Amino acid sequence: MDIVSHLNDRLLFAVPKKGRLYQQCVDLLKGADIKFNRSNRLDIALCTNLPIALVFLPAADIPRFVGEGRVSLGITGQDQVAEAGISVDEVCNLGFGSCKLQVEVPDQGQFTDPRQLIGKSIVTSFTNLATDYFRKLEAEETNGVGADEQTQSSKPLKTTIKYVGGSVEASCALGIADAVVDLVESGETMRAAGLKAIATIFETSAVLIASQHPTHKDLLELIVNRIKGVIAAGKYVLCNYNCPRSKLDSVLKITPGRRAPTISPLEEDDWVAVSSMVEKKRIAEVMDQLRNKGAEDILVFSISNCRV
Ligand SMILES: Nc1ncnc2c1ncn2[C@@H]1O[C@H](COP(=O)(O)OP(=O)(O)OP(=O)(O)O)[C@@H](O)[C@H]1O
Ligand SMILES: O=P(O)(O)OC[C@H]1O[C@H](OP(=O)(O)OP(=O)(O)O)[C@H](O)[C@@H]1O
Repeated sequence: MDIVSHLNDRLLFAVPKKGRLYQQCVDLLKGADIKFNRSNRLDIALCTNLPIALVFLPAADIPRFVGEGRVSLGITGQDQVAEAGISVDEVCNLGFGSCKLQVEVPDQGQFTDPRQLIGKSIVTSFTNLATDYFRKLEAEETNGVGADEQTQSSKPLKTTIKYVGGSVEASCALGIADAVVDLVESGETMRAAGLKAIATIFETSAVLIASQHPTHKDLLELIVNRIKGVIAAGKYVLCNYNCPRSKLDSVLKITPGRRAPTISPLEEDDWVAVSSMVEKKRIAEVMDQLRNKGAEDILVFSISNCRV
């Protein structure tokens, strides 16, 4: 099939083609019932149940395609959006791909403060964010905190910022950098390379982004709602319990719900059943508190999908 001629009538949705965000994106699409068959080596896949075409692109390029082209939706990291410096709408945080962009130096070396790196060589895949960071640092060193950024941006940077596309952490050992600016999640890669973090430049998670001039607006809204539903379903559980009406005020403070809890009368006089969405990460603590305040028969159900 000539895929390209089938693209005109479809909403284009950009997804990372590999790397840290890939598998969670595929799972998210599955949860949103966006079905597709991806042929070997082809970076475009037509959805089989909706007029969408998925375009598989490097995470770093997705902000540009969404911000400037015909691609209406995309998934990438907030770090990539900030680095690209392109205007897109950040629709929702997807709750995965969380890590920090940090300044890393050799752990046995002389550097302990990022200001000591002014005038040195820094290697990174995030040259724009690193340049902004060191420009601000240099301005503060010269003029004190809160220095006029506009005046400073016209001055040449004393610190040298060099680009590499991957394996950034090898740069110090290989003699091309005094320090690196790289992403850190567990810190394992950094430690294995004999580095330590001395400053955080940016905190990031994966986000759903939309073009400011999207096509297929109704379909876009449908996809966004489905994706928000999958995210909410993963984040919340449904907590049901019974309690005497006299204790309702105090238990409802523990489970106020996303909007409001559902309260139904029980056959037994002065007892009610409460049903409420609770954040999954808080559920054990919530169950303990409910029990202490007089709730009984506390049951927790996972939510397989929802619309919020
Ligand atoms: N260790 C990590 N933990 C969580 N999220 C990460 C991690 N590393 C990167 N990310 C997120 O994933 C995005 C893509 O990074 P990744 O390193 O996977 O990119 P890539 O260069 O496209 O893939 P690869 O490294 O396989 O070549 C980053 O911009 C960041 O938002
Ligand atoms: O703190 P950690 O949990 O060890 O994760 C951090 C590593 O993950 C990312 O790289 P990735 O492995 O995706 O490959 P890359 O270096 O080729 O970008 C990042 O660039 C770090 O190197």
